[in-house]
Amino acid sequence: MASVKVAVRVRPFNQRELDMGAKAVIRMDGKKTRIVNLSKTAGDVGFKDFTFDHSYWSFEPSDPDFATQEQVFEELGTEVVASAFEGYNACLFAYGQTGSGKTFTMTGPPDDPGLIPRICEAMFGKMQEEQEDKNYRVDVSYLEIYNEKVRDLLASSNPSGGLRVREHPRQGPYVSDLSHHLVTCYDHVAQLMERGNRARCTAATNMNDTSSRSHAIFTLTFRQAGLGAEGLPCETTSKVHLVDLAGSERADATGATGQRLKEGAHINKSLVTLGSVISALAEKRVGSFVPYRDAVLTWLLKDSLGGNSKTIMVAAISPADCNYSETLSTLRYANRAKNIVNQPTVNEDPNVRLIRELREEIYKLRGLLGEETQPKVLAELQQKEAKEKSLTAEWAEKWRETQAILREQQALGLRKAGRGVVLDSDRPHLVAIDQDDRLSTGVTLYHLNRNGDTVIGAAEGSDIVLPGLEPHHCIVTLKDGIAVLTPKNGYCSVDGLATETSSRISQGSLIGLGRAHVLRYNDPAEAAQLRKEGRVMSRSSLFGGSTSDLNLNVEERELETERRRLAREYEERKRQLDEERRRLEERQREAEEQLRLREEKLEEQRRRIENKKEEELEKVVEEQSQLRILQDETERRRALLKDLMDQMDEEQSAETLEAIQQVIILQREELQELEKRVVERLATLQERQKRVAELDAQLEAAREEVETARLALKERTEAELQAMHKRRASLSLALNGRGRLGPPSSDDSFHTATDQPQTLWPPDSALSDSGLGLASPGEALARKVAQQKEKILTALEDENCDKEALNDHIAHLQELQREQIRLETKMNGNFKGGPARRPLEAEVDEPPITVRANAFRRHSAFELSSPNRMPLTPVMFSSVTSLDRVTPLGRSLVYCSPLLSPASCSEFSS
Ligand SMILES: Nc1ncnc2c1ncn2[C@@H]1O[C@H](COP(=O)(O)OP(=O)(O)OP(=O)(O)O)[C@@H](O)[C@H]1O
Repeated sequence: MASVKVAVRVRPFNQRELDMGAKAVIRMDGKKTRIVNLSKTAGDVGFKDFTFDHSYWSFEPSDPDFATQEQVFEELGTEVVASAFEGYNACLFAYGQTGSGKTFTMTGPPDDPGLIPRICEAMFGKMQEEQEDKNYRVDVSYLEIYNEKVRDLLASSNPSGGLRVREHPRQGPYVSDLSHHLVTCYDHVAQLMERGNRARCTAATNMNDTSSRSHAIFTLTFRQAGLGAEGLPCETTSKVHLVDLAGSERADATGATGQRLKEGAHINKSLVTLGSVISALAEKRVGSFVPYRDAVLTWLLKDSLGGNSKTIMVAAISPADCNYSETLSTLRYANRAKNIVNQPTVNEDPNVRLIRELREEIYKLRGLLGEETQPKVLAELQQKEAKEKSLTAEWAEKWRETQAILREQQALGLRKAGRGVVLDSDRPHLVAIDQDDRLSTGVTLYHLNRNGDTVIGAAEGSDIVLPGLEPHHCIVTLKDGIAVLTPKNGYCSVDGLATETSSRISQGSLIGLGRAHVLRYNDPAEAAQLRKEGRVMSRSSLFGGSTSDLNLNVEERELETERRRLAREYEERKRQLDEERRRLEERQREAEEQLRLREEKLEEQRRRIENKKEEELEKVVEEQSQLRILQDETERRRALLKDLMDQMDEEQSAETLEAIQQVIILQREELQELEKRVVERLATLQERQKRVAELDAQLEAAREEVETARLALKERTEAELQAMHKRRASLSLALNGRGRLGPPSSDDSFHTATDQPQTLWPPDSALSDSGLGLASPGEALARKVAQQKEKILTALEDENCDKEALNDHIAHLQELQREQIRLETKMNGNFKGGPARRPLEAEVDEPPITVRANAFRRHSAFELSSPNRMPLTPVMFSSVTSLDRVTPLGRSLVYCSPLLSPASCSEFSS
């Protein structure tokens, strides 16, 4: 039993009262509120005194007894909080004439909040402190009663006739279809409060610029559960009503007419009924009728007035003499309310109460048992113990479920986005898209079980029960962040495509179940990752991305996802390399252009030198012929001189001798002259030859210079190409190391020579045999060659080897090897100015070598080499027809390259 607590609060003069020069008629002294008796007749005392639980003097802020919002909360609000935590219902309502300060006390301005915000904040603070031991669930509803109709202040729309009030046999009156909002923190409550206050009906009256024209009931439903001492379960649910009533008023004082007058009539009807209820309850007449149902307000507050609630009434009054009669009426009202006695009880969960009572009985029975065993008591004890145990287990299970639901609900969040409200969750979930039911307005969000299966079907007990589906329609498995849909007995589709096998679903996937249900899969972690990577997936891209996926099993899907990721990575790397290759080609083009100019200059220079040399050579030839003439003449003169000398020896006549001597002297002089000229000519010739040699040297130097420039360019190009090949190889290696990779695009060529657009790594050879791995074309071809050889060897081992097939194998091997040589030649002779290309045509056109004899059984190998050719991989086969020297002896084994010319083939016998 607990009486309704009553507090009176007087506000400061308002502007209107100040303007009127109003006089204060209220005094307060401790718990006593005194009103100057303005209607006193002879013999009346000067004051009418009322005593309440609290009298709050909020008239003059400078007064030392001034009651602040804080003080009012400390004395009233904390009691409400305590009642809720103890498991009691609580009600705090403000009553008073319009403009007397009810809203100020209950809600207050933002900078000086009133009781409702302070109570809510305190409740969440306390929950935070005690969270270790207990679990809490709080939901909020906010309604107003306007013109006797109930409106949901937190709903986007309300039915025109208002919401209906009903009465539950045990739980009492309630408003059907009123929205309840789960709240997890004070901020959330504050948002809802603000939203509701904005929706509340207010209007300006003579008494108050923003007069509340409705009764507002803000309700917190507070549920707490936990294990108490000795593992005793405890679970309570409290309802906390915080009520701001519309002002009681006189039509003449408020100046109300028309709509306001009608409002006033309804408001007064509610308040008159409230007064009647209070009077009836206060008089405590047994069996007297309490007219709760005469007004919606009293009906809804039935429990708070004389029922199961700890109730506090705050009577707000004006201090001014002009409001004397209203204030006196309020004080009388409040005074009567003091007499209402409620019967608050702890709202314990019925099962928990039963468990507690059973434990008490068990305790008593154990005491009764004493020393002697009394079979009847023992049987009763055992029965009660078993019941208590099963009830406790049942409750614990329910409690665990409740905790899970709470956690789930806490994962949910509502936030405003412009005019929209976003319902979000931080856990993977499915959102129902109700296509068939055009009247459905809510959004249903289903959380998936963490790291496990979520069964969807029509059967009771399924995790998600959806009507119209097969009993066990499908399962969604969530493991390590990957969700997989596995159809069981019903039709399932993912992104519009039917699936009968397990299919991975990812952020945004649309899941169709049966005919009517469509659910969208959301994975906040995956979505966040995609956002981080800057990948915006349109519905079509999601659709396109998963079309082929649907036929794959889970493992293949994972591989497919990995393959796509690697393919993207590969494409990116390839793009970078192509870019680099383009830059390299550009540089190469520039270098070639410079080289060409340099070559032209040098060529010009060489031509000039060569012309000079030609001229010099002509002169040398001229010189040489002149020299030869001189030398001939010199020889002739010498011979003549010798003849003359011989004649002188034979001649006796002095005269003739003298004449001969003179001729000889003359001839000698001429000979000397000739010899001198020969020497000079020889010197000139040597000079000219030296000049020619110099010109030759210059020519050689010019040639070398051009060659060096060409070589440098070639070397640099080759080095860059090598580096790029390495990078390319490392690219393919890296990708292979990480898993399978999809086929590169068909333009996956890679060459550096600007004037030779050959495809060095043709796309088909860049693929491994599986078509998934990525290897260099050379590697892929070598592998094919090795495989083909192996095939031939295996065929040869077979006694019943099919000759035709063997010939085909060999022919294919030859083809592969030709391809290998072509490829290697391309790679070696890829650059302009590089090594000369080999005359492949002759090799390619060689007649194919075929097996003529029967299969042979023993094989060994020796190396083949050809001086003119690149090293060749020896190919084994038994006998050949095109090579005469390779004899098809029964046990002869010959290794030979089919690309070698017959003359280059060797013969080997074992
Ligand atoms: N304790 C107080 N201290 C300072 N100002 C107050 C106090 N109480 C009320 N007021 C002021 O008085 C005016 C009227 O108060 P309020 O709106 O709370 O009245 P009300 O009783 O809710 O009126 P109505 O029934 O018309 O809604 C407001 O401007 C408010 O700020």
